[in-house]
Amino acid sequence: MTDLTGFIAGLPKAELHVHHVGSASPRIVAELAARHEGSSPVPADPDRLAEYFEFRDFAHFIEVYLSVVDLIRDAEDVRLLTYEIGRELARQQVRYAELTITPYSSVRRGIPAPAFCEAIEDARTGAARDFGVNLRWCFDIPGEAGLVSAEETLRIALEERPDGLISFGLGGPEIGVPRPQFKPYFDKARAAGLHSVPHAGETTGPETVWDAVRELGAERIGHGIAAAQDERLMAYLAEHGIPLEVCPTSNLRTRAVASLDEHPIARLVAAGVPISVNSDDPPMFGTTLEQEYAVAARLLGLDRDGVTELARAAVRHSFLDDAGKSALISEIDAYRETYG
Ligand SMILES: O=c1[nH]cnc2c1ncn2[C@@H]1O[C@H](CO)[C@@H](O)[C@H]1O
Repeated sequence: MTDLTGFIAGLPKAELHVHHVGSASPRIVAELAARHEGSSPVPADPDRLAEYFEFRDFAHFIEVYLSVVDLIRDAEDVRLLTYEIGRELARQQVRYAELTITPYSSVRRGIPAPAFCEAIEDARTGAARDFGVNLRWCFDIPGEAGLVSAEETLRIALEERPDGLISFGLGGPEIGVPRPQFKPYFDKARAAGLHSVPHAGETTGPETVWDAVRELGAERIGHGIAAAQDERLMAYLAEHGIPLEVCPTSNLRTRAVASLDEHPIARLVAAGVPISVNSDDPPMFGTTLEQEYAVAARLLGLDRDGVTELARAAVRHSFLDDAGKSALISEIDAYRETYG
């Protein structure tokens, strides 16, 4: 372990872009796959699972992602998955996380919305009690499932309104899924007090990020790396303080970028765009939040002070209340000081 890796491991962190099912550990995936053997293409064996998680392109990634979603068949699966995510986040010294959850996918597969929400809330309470991690939810529309899924995601968000819900998102593919069609759903979600955090500019160009900002009222953008192709857009994001949730290894593994050295993170930072560093679907991409901090440190040339500032930025960009933000930033500062 290098000195910086050790420093990152102990650094108190906030995670703003991590998907629910995409965080299922190989152990949980194997357990579920074994339980449903014969009816799922997902291998239970860890080596074969690692191979299964090699993606040809983004569309292939989504196909594999949905096959793992298929393993989650009842509310107990949802509770266990969510609680175990809390454990893993806490292990990495994550104190606060906004988890992107797609209730539509589970409800469509037969888990009733109230049972689904009860399961994630039960896990949230348990994870806070047992691991000291504070979890919040972003309910996202799975773009490939169209407007029906937008309608249903909004309905679940507003009717169930679980206590941990703070934001409304849009995930899945961007190609063939224009953002503006989702405007009415984002308008209603925002009017009900939910923050707007769509994905955009992960697999398509800067125009999609403009759409997310202009049409969906994005307060933060999932990925958004295509902004680096548009100086005006970078200036706009910088001026309006609209942060990007950057997930470097994800972009490599879905082949959105050809290599980490070609990742635009440094260009975004140089243009003054606010960013946080996140893990997206860590076991599927063979990464962790700690590893993403190490990758960002390398690409941005950061030392201990630099990674400390990354951790602070994630807290500032989060939807924690002011008292929560101050407390976590103080904890980060104290850690930096004691580490020397
Ligand atoms: O990197 C990502 N980009 C977009 N969607 C993603 C990503 N990782 C996981 N999902 C998830 O893919 C599902 C299908 O739309 C959604 O559940 C979304 O949350």
